Amino acid sequence: MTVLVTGGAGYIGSHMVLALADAGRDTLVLDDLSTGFVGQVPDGVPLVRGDCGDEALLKRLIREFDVTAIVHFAGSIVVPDSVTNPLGYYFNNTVKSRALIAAAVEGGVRNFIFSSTAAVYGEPAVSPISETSAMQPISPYGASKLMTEWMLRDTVAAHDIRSVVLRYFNVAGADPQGRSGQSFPRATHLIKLACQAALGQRSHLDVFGQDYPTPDGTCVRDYIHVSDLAAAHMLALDHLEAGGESLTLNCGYSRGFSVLEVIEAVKRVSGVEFDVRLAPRRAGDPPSLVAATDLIRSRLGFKPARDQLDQIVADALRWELALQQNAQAVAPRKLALAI
Ligand SMILES: NC(=O)c1ccc[n+]([C@@H]2O[C@H](COP(=O)([O-])OP(=O)(O)OC[C@H]3O[C@@H](n4cnc5c(N)ncnc54)[C@H](O)[C@@H]3O)[C@@H](O)[C@H]2O)c1
Ligand SMILES: O=c1ccn([C@@H]2O[C@H](COP(=O)(O)OP(=O)(O)O[C@H]3O[C@H](CO)[C@@H](O)[C@H](O)[C@H]3O)[C@@H](O)[C@H]2O)c(=O)[nH]1
Repeated sequence: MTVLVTGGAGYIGSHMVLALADAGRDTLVLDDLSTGFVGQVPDGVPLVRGDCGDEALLKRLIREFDVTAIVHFAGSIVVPDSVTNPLGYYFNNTVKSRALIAAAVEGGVRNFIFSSTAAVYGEPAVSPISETSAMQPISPYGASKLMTEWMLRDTVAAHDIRSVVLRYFNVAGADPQGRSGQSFPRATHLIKLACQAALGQRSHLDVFGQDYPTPDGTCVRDYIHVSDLAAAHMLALDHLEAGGESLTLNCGYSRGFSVLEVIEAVKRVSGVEFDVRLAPRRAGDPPSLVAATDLIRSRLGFKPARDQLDQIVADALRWELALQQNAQAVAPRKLALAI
């Protein structure tokens, strides 16, 4: 009974792998390491470097490891990049997910959990956003994920497989025990970038747009702690393994913070005043995304454990500091080699 985690060397996937390891579950990670890191996968958990769209590899792994559940995190995640490279996003997120779903059906895997996103809703008219809100993505990223949701829905209707689709709002923070965090150096997430500015790794932070129809003119997002999100996945897995029906659920806390409020929190928690500059809007950004979360609470019994913004920021800051200290520790050796 192995759980296959695609993208398990990445930010969110690695926190799920930690949760599975903590629960004593047999786990296998499949990751192409395009944005993930070997070091994010805990010791003792096998990691296969490969593509989640490689159907032959998937069939072999499902058979050899007796895979009974798949948690599918692998994908491309940067909203503005999807605007400039739509075909790349449809390929990595949609076409390859089709191969993975096909291999799951053929290999007799009954339980499938999929990382979807608030970006499937586009610019919703009503807030907070419920799961039944209209789905009108405004970015190729959101559309690429919505198409995968549709493939899963139709596959569940036709075959002996059930799924939980989790629509994450904005994921942030790091493992409270300091075992993982957002490590990709070119990550574009607001809280990570603000932490880097607080630690002096960037000269300033840009605020993308101040003329949105929100209370302070900057975009509002529902930030969820990555450890709470991993816990939600464990509940989803328990639900499926107990024979529960297929579900589509928002993952957030039902409260939003503006870009300026997040920046204030990072300044408050770090005690550092960093330079903030006003910049034009970024392509593909909806003004406000806040989740209605009644469904995940009632269907899975989800209870947040780390939902304070300052807590999320403190964990993110600790992780960023650890990355900085590690980089400084290896820098002299690199220099010696260069000489
Ligand atoms: N970070 C967020 O706020 C957020 C919000 C909503 C949804 N999501 C979704 O959650 C999932 C994980 O996101 P993340 O923030 O951990 O990003 P990430 O980039 O850290 O993780 C993605 C992982 O997938 C791997 N990968 C990418 N393409 C692959 C492929 N074709 N085959 C095998 N491995 C591949 C990468 O190497 C990486 O380890 C993504 O599907 C993303 O769309 C993230
Ligand atoms: O330097 C920065 C970085 C971000 N922002 C703004 O901060 C907000 C949040 O941006 P970011 O942290 O990049 O997240 P999103 O673009 O909202 O997307 C995240 O959240 C989505 C769900 O809401 C997921 O689907 C995506 O994968 C994930 O990257 C947006 O309004 C950005 O314009 C800034 O103003 N300055």
